[in-house]
Amino acid sequence: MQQRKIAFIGAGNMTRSIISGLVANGYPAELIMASNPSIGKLEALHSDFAIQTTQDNNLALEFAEVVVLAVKPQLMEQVCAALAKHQPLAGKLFVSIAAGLPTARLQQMLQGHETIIRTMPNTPSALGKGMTGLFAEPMIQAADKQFAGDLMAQVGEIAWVDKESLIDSVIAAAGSSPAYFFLFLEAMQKEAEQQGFDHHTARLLVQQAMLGAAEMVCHNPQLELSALRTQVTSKGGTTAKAIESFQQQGLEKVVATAMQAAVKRAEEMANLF
Ligand SMILES: NC(=O)C1=CN([C@@H]2O[C@H](COP(=O)(O)OP(=O)(O)OC[C@H]3O[C@@H](n4cnc5c(N)ncnc54)[C@H](OP(=O)(O)O)[C@@H]3O)[C@@H](O)[C@H]2O)C=CC1
Ligand SMILES: O=C(O)[C@@H]1CCC=N1
Repeated sequence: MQQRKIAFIGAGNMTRSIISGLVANGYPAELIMASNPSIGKLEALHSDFAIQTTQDNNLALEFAEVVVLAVKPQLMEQVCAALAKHQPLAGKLFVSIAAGLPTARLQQMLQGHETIIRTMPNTPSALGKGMTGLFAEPMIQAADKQFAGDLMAQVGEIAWVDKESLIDSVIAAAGSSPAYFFLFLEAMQKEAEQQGFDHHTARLLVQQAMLGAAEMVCHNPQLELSALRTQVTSKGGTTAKAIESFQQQGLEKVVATAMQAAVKRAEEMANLF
């Protein structure tokens, strides 16, 4: 990928994931800076990845050709206002990873600066298994789009969307969804414990089943998910009874309603912050 100076504003979980991917793929550490109010995360980033760090967002801005906005949505307005006040932003590419904040709102927060690309990654990025959706307004230059895509591709797969509202659907399907899977596994672990396993063994049983199932999905792209399910479901057997129970209790509707709730919250956040 092209090399540009990147500053991360906010050095939390997502920033750490992306930086670890960048450095692991050979991006020069001296071209990366992270800014954060508390020192602990910065010290860890410096010692683990030899990147530059600062507690001063303005210094990070001065350093950067690309600014990754990685603070919580509710802090974004104050952080952007301070950046825009500090120095002219012209010539810098901004990449936001924040949920719920549309490009138009980010442009407003950055006092009219237009060169902004929205992305929506997820926490498996920390293992290089992330999924990131990206959106750019038509006026964004191809080189900037290429850079933002390459940046997020360091930590997993990417998918561009051509309608900004679809970023909220990326949140529902990929940004938030690791938590759905964890919830499902928590419930399975709990029931396995009820049925007699200790906590550790119950976790091993469900996590290994999940890992194997996830790999089967990824290694068989030609097979529909329903076909993989059918392979497990012997006629008149145990799986059929469990699946029937899920279906009778409306699993599909439960999932659809939860994903719609995630989209709705993202839409609300656009007005709240
Ligand atoms: N977690 C997830 O699964 C995903 C999160 N996102 C988005 O990523 C963004 C970051 O989330 P995540 O990494 O999980 O959150 P974290 O809370 O881990 O990181 C946010 C960081 O911002 C720092 N911060 C607070 N105030 C400032 C400031 N004024 N200037 C600079 N940094 C500041 C915090 O520092 P301190 O701790 O010292 O206060 C913290 O380290 C959010 O906008 C979220 O919507 C997107 C996709 C997935
Ligand atoms: O829960 C959230 O708002 C963020 C965005 C996607 C995952 N975590």
